Amino acid sequence: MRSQAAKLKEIMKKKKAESKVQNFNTVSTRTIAIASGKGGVGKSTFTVNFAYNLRKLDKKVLIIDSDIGMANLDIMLGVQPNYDMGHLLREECSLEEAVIEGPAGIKLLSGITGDDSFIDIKNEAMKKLIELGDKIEKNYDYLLIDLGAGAAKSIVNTILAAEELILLLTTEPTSVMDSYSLIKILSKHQYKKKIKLVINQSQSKKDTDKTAQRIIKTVKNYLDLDLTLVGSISYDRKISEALRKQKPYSEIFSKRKAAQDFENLTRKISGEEKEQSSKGVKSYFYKMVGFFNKHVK
Ligand SMILES: Nc1ncnc2c1ncn2[C@@H]1O[C@H](COP(=O)(O)OP(=O)(O)OP(=O)(O)O)[C@@H](O)[C@H]1O
Repeated sequence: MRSQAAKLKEIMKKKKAESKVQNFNTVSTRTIAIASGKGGVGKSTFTVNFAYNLRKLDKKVLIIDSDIGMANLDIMLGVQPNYDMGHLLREECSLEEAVIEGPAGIKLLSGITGDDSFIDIKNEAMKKLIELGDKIEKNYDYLLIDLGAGAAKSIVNTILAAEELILLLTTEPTSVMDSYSLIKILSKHQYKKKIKLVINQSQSKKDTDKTAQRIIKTVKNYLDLDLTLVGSISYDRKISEALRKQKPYSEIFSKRKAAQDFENLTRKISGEEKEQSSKGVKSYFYKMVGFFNKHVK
């Protein structure tokens, strides 16, 4: 009898072959991981407001909250999920039940919570993961994955699997150092893609530019990787107020400077759509399945 891993490999091969015959002229789902070396720099704030501004551009957006143990997007969006991806993979709920709708039609799927979740994923669930990829591909323009801070294996694997990476940092030296450490780990895994840099909580253009140029140069010289500064988001204490109100800051403080920053960043990132390769979300799920598969062997 063939092993489950062999069967799974066959399913993945078949799915890949099927996807090759599809018309790739259409733009597929962009899969963007949102990471930071250090915690508390504003990943979730960025994710929510980026998603909100994408919705204003009429893009269909699904966020996966992968900040294991510290998931807080539901609070920020003022929604209460009853299920997470673990329930979905164990067939304890449907995709429709697991995905909940937040403000402006932003959709949220809570990631698997708990440290041992990787170990629990068996081959059947992997098949489900690929099916989930298919469904997401059909229904969304953007898949945003809000990661935890640091460089844990699950975080690195997710970044390696996603098509794009937005790295958030502040001008604080600890944030810059931790970002550099994360990029160094990625480079050890032969990561070659361009990394989009966003400087958050910016208080002066001079400091922001200096920080950006320094890390871009260091990463180029020592790790031979390309960081591109997409832009910065101004510091605004109203961001905390929006958090307390459980509403996207860009929705309730739309006239403020940082809201304009979010809008500009979103336009810039979404403007790159045509440059994107068309592998989309399926490639992300194939790779994630590959990582899980290695883990359970
Ligand atoms: N541009 C900003 N101006 C002022 N405060 C901000 C800004 N961005 C984020 N904050 C505040 O910083 C704090 C951390 O933000 P957030 O929770 O988004 O960070 P995070 O990187 O997702 O954190 P964690 O690593 O814990 O997941 C929050 O109190 C938030 O209101």
